[in-house]
Amino acid sequence: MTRSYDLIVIGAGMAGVAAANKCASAGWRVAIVDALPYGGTCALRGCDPKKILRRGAEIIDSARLMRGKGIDDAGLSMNWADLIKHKHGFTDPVPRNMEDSLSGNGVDTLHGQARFTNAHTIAIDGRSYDAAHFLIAAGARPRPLDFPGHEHLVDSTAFMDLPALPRRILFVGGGFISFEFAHIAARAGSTPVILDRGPRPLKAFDPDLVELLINRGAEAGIELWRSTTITSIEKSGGGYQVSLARSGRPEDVEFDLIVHGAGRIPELSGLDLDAAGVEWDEQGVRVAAHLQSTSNAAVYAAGDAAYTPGMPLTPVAVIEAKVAASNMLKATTTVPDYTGIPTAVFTIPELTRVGMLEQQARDQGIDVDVRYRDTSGWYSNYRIGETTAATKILIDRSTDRIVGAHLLGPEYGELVNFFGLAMKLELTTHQLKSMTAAYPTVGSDVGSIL
Ligand SMILES: Cc1cc2nc3c(=O)[nH]c(=O)nc-3n(C[C@H](O)[C@H](O)[C@H](O)COP(=O)(O)OP(=O)(O)OC[C@H]3O[C@@H](n4cnc5c(N)ncnc54)[C@H](O)[C@@H]3O)c2cc1C
Ligand SMILES: NC(=O)c1ccc[n+]([C@@H]2O[C@H](COP(=O)([O-])OP(=O)(O)OC[C@H]3O[C@@H](n4cnc5c(N)ncnc54)[C@H](O)[C@@H]3O)[C@@H](O)[C@H]2O)c1
Repeated sequence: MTRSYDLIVIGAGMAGVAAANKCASAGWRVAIVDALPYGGTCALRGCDPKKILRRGAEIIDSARLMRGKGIDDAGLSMNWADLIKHKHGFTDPVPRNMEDSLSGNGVDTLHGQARFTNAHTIAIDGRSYDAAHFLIAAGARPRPLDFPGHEHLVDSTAFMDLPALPRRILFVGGGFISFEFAHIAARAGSTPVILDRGPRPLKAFDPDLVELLINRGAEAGIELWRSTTITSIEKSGGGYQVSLARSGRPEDVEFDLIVHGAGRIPELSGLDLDAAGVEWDEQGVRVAAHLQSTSNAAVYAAGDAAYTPGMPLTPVAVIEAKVAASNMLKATTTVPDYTGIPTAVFTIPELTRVGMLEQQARDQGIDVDVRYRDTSGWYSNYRIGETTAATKILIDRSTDRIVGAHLLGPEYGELVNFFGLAMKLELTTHQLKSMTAAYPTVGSDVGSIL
C-alpha cells in the first residue's frame, strides 16, 4: 500500500529539517527520510564536530603565542582520543533529539535510502510513498577522484573519528577542509602537507589574506605544495607512497595518512532522478531561482544538493530550505536573498569573507575604495600575542556602502557578522561607525578597520 503526504523531504540535515518543520507547523502532512542517522553533515560530520576539535588546537596555539609573555607551554599537549570523546558528547545525542523534535512537531520520520520510481512516488526499502511535493535536501559527498590508489584516501568524516593522529598527513586539495584540518593536525603534533593542483589555494577568499594565512600556517609547521598533481598512491609498509608532480617535477613521498579535501559534489546518484523527470547534473538539481525543479513542478531542492548561486554552507542551506518551504506552502516564487551571508575558514586564526572579492567588484565596474589594515600590532592582537591579522574592506565610493569585507584574525569569525549585517541592511560606513562597541572588544576595532 502507498502512503500519501503533502510533502516528503529527502535528507534530514539542516535544510531538510528546517523545511519539514515549517510545513508541518503550517498543517501539512509531512514525512522526512534519511539513509543515515538524523542530523546531516553539519551537526554530525561537519561544522560542529570540526569546531570542537579546533578548540583543542586553539588552546595549544594560544599558549604558544604567549610563550615568554607569562605562559609556560612546556608539556602542554593535545590528547586526541579525549578530544574525540568530547566531540561524541555533542554528536551522539543529535539523531535521537532531532528525530524526537520532528515527531513532536507531527513529522513522520522514515529511515532508508529514498529513490524515485515516478514523478510523484519514492520507494524506501521496497515500500512506496507518494506526495504532492518533494524537497530534495540530500547534501553532498566527496568528489570522486580517479588517480590510481585514490581508494586509500580517508574523507573528512573518517578523519574526525580517527583513534589517533599519525605524524605525516597529506591533505589533497587546497580548500576549506584541508586548511581547517591541517591547522588542527599541526597543533596536535602532526606534520601536515596541503597539496593543491593550482597555484592559488582557497580561491574563494581574498588572495592577500590567503598568503598571510599560508605564512602563519608555515610557522605552525604546515607545508603547502602548489601546482601539484598526484600520479598514484600505493600502500607501503605502515603508510603510503605518493607519486606526484610538483610544478611538473616527479617525486615520490611517504605519508602515514592521506585525507580527501578535493571538493564535494551533490549526493544525487542514488535518487534515480531520471525516473521522476528531474533535471540534474554534477552541480546539483537544476532549479529555478525560487528553488522549484526546472522539469518537475512537484519537486524543489535546497542546500548542498541544489544548483543555486548560494555556496554549499549551512546558513545557505537553511535559508534556501525556508524559502522553498514557503514557496511550496503558498505557491509563490520568492527568491532567497543571499546578501550578506558570511563564510569563515576555521584555521588559526580564522579567515573570513562576506560579499564580493576585490577583483569581482572591479569587474562589475564599481568605483571601489579598498581599505586595507594590518591589524597584527593592534591592542586586541598584541594582548594575545597574535602575529598575523589583517582586514580588507571594499566600499562603493558612490554609495558609501560595503560591497565586500575580508578579515583574517582571531575572533574575526564573529566580527564578520557585523559586516554581513551592515550589507544586508544597506548601512553606510558612516552609519556603521556610529555604533558604540563595548571596550576593549574586537568589535571596538570596527571604527579603525573602516
Ligand atoms: C568537514 C566539513 C565541515 C564543514 N564546516 C562548515 C562550517 O563550519 N560552516 C558551514 O557553514 N558549513 C560547513 N560545512 C558545509 C555544511 O556542512 C553543509 O553546507 C550543510 O551541512 C548542508 O546541509 P544540507 O541539509 O544541504 O545537507 P546535509 O546536511 O548533508 O544532509 C543531507 C542528508 O541527506 C541524506 N541523504 C542523501 N541522499 C539520500 C537518499 N537518497 N535517501 C535518504 N537520505 C539521503 C544524507 O544521509 C544526509 O544526512 C562543512 C562541511 C564539511 C564536510
Ligand atoms: N568552514 C566552512 O564553512 C566549511 C568547512 C569545510 C567544508 N565546507 C564546505 O564543503 C565544501 C567542500 O570542501 P573541500 O575543502 O573539500 O572543497 P573546496 O571546494 O573548498 O576545495 C577543493 C580544493 O581542492 C582542489 N582540488 C580538486 N581536485 C584536486 C586534485 N585532484 N588534486 C589536488 N587538488 C585538487 C581544488 O583546486 C580546490 O582548491 C566547501 O566548498 C565548503 O562549501 C565549508
